[in-house]
Amino acid sequence: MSIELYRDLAQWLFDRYEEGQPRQVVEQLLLDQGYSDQQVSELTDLAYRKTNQLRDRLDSFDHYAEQQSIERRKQPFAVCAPLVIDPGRNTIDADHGAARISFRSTRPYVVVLDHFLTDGECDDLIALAENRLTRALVVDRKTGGDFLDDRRTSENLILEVYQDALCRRIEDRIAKITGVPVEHGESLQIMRYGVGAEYQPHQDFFSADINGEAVHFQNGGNRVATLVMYLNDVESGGSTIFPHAGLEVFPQKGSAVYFAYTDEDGRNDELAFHGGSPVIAGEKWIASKWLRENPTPWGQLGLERHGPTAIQASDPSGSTPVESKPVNSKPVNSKPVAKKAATKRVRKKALPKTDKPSDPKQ
Ligand SMILES: O=C(O)CCC(=O)C(=O)O
Ligand SMILES: [Fe+2]
Repeated sequence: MSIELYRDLAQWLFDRYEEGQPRQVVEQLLLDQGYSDQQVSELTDLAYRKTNQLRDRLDSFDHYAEQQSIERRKQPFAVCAPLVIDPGRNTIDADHGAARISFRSTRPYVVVLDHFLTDGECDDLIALAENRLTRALVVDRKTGGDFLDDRRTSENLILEVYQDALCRRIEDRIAKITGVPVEHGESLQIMRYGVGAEYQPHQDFFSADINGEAVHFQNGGNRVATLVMYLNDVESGGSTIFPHAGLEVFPQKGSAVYFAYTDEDGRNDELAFHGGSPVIAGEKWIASKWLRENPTPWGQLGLERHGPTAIQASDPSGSTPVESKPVNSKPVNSKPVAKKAATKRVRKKALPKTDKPSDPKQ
């Protein structure tokens, strides 16, 4: 054949044939598209005289596409922000002692860490936020702004990166344990859920297909991982749920759940769909941190205002000195504060392509 028969062309020819279009009409359409007389004759021959051959070509195209898709699905989902875990140990050393790994799953990539915070740190974070909480907001999928939504009924306070010694200590710890530099973080957020309050299942990453979410890429790219730290024991309810994976993590004072949802090829993991289930009795306090691909305005601002980080993010052993959509803390339309050479440990190849979150995201 004097022309490469690519899939769309083969399908187009076959569809015209199936519609019962006269050969001359199809010939004219092809000529109008700029095909030569010889090409038109070969193509229409295939459709009208060798239709079985055309069918076979389409079948092989379909088979190839199916194989490709199976291969893609088989590829391991390697998260771009895995924790720095020494395979020989059940603990991760940090400034406050050791956090203990009590659960780990690879898809979704979830790690539960006990003793991530000390009791005193939990109490201090609660004290910092008490009386200063306002109703938590979610991202408007159209505009990228924030609004009140019944799907997220907690109250929150958004802190500033490194705003005081407590935050600095915890943010440095997060950087050290996750391997994601402080600059890549959004601000810590303290949240309180009263009885009945919940955060219905959602994805934390932003979708490139949704205008109001894609606008947030300008603040350090997409989110790649989340750390939720539990600040108190909840009497009943208030678990963090991963409904697509059938996982449920129960709050325990000082423990944390880390989940990463972007792989090295920029895919987002739909299994990371998660939420905070309603509190049935008591109250639930958490501190959460969203981590991004690149330095964020919040991270950079914190370092500018409150001094540089001492964490060398490339130190996986953690033994030597280390450096780590609160949309309503605003920088959506602001420029990053300073261009610093961030030490990146977030491994990624491309901006995540996203699935379709149908969810209330903040
Ligand atoms: O409350 C929880 O357990 C989950 C919180 C959450 O989904 C988030 O902060 O992104
Ligand atoms: Fe979330």
